Amino acid sequence: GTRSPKVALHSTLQQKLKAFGRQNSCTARAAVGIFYTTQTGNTETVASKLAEATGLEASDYDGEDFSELDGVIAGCPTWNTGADEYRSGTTWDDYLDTIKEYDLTGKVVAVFGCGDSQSYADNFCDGIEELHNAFQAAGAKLVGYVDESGYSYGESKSVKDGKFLGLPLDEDNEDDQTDDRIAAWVEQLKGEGMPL
Ligand SMILES: Cc1cc2nc3c(=O)[nH]c(=O)nc-3n(C[C@H](O)[C@H](O)[C@H](O)COP(=O)(O)O)c2cc1C
Repeated sequence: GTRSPKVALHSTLQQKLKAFGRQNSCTARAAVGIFYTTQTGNTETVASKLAEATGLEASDYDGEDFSELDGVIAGCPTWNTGADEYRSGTTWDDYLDTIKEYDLTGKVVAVFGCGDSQSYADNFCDGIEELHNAFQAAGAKLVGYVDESGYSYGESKSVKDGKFLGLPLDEDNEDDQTDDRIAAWVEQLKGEGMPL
């Protein structure tokens, strides 16, 4: 009858409008995801604070491929003390090699981590560097490095040229500083191109 051509035209028009919307980023809000892993809840707690500060949602990482996102904020604890590889002791470790193979060119990524700067002073937040390097190998633009001067610790694999390669948080000893550290970091991320 006469109805089916109308429907076909209509859906073609809809597809064109959708494609147009995708091409014009000014009409579509950029998508940023916060992903964390945790053993005892600290990284989840700070991810929730980051979500509150950015208006985003925080998800427990479970192998997502980030293909639909413009930006990623990724957080891990450090449990495998002193380990060269698979330092977080959480789900990230199962996917680091997979993430390195992704093409995340054009995406902006920032890493945060939870650690204990007193009891594990010589491996403070070692997990940050490993997560950072996986996203860097995938071609992402890494932002959100933090000067080490605000922390007292011994050694960290996550410090290069005086900066942590992401935001270290210490819920065991310095949780009173977490809110301020997050607020400052979110402002820093905005200034460095994270589409928040
Ligand atoms: C057995 C054990 C090993 C740990 N190793 C480290 C470490 O190497 N570096 C570090 O910064 N923190 C280390 N921590 C501290 C945890 O990373 C810290 O408590 C963190 O907040 C835990 O995060 P989660 O609750 O999200 O798992 C360790 C803690 C335990 C109990």
